[in-house]
Amino acid sequence: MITDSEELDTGIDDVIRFENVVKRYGRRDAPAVTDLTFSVRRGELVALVGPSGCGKSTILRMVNRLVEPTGGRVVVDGRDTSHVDVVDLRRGIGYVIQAGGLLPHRTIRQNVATVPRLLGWDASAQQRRVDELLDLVGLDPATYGDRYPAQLSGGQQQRVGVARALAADPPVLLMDEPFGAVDPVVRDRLQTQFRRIQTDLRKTVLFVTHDLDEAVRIADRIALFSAGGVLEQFADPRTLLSAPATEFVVEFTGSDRGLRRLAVTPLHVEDLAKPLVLAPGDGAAYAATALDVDRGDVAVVVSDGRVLGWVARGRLREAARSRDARVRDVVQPFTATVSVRDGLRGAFSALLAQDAPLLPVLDGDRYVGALTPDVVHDALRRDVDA
Ligand SMILES: Nc1ncnc2c1ncn2[C@@H]1O[C@H](COP(=O)(O)OP(=O)(O)OP(=O)(O)O)[C@@H](O)[C@H]1O
Repeated sequence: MITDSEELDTGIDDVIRFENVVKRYGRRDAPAVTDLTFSVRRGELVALVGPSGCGKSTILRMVNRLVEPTGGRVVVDGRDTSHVDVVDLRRGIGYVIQAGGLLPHRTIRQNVATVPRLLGWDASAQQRRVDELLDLVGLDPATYGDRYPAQLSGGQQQRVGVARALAADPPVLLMDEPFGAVDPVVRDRLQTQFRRIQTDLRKTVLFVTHDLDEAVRIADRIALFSAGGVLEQFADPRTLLSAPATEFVVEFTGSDRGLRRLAVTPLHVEDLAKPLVLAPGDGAAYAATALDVDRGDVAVVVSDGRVLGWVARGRLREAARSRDARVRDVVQPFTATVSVRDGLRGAFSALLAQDAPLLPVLDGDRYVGALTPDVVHDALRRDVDA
């Protein structure tokens, strides 16, 4: 154990800090990690991203001393880890690996209780904690608690792995490709679920992934590495995608950068299109003329602030041949709506999935404007220029 006098002065809220860290596995080997300096703030989720072999796992494993640095130092919670007893250090650090890393001959309950048992918790406290954690990760303790890992799906095992890492409530969580071994649909669900858990628990998380989209979805900041553990850029997802710092980042984030940015670009009411708004009782002839004056192809039909649907110029013109025709006779319902709180990605895919050339955007249930391909384009451009 170290004494208080050895406590190091950290940046105010840095929980994990790498200072000029170097790792060489063999004396003559090229460094797996080269002069790495970066830090993770309390409650932050940082994703370590980069191509295979660039040193991500090595970096992660230096935090809990599964790997020892060759040079520099790793500071956790103000303490140089090389001065801290390894058992003490690991007690405060949960570790999740691919495919859950569960012990095959122990039940789910026993797996989750591993650390509390080592810490000497009494049986009823262990039991309570296990139930609470299985609930947290969405597995019914009565159904799954007494099964063995092989009797669970890959995604379920993964969730047990997360529950086990959280069992002793460690302030820091290390996750090494935790969702790597499951199919994309399950992966998507696990990411969403983990993000929700993280919003509640606010652990300090270092998360290794080679999947940039996963990092963009779940990380507060992304550290992007090239071979030899060289840190190319450390930034929030939007900045990484809109202002890549090096040629390597440009290449790694690839030509899909624009699409990826959709996931992190918010909708702004002031950017929305304002097509002509008609009432259901408006006459078709009047509406057709108004649309001509507006130079639009479609209008949105709104009644008392609620969207009823849309009308296209062609249908209005046709309907206008009959003197009594009203807008309500030709209105077509939207098959989807978007909330102002949605990100552009969800909004854009909803736009692509329906027939209308625009999508109504709602604040609560009130219509506030429309999403069109031009709006998406302008929002992305603004993000680049910002
Ligand atoms: N125990 C070891 N002994 C020798 N070399 C090692 C050892 N572990 C890793 N390396 C080497 O260090 C480099 C970084 O490996 P590391 O596993 O940290 O990369 P990674 O980015 O996590 O890769 P991946 O995404 O493929 O898991 C690689 O060149 C690897 O071959």
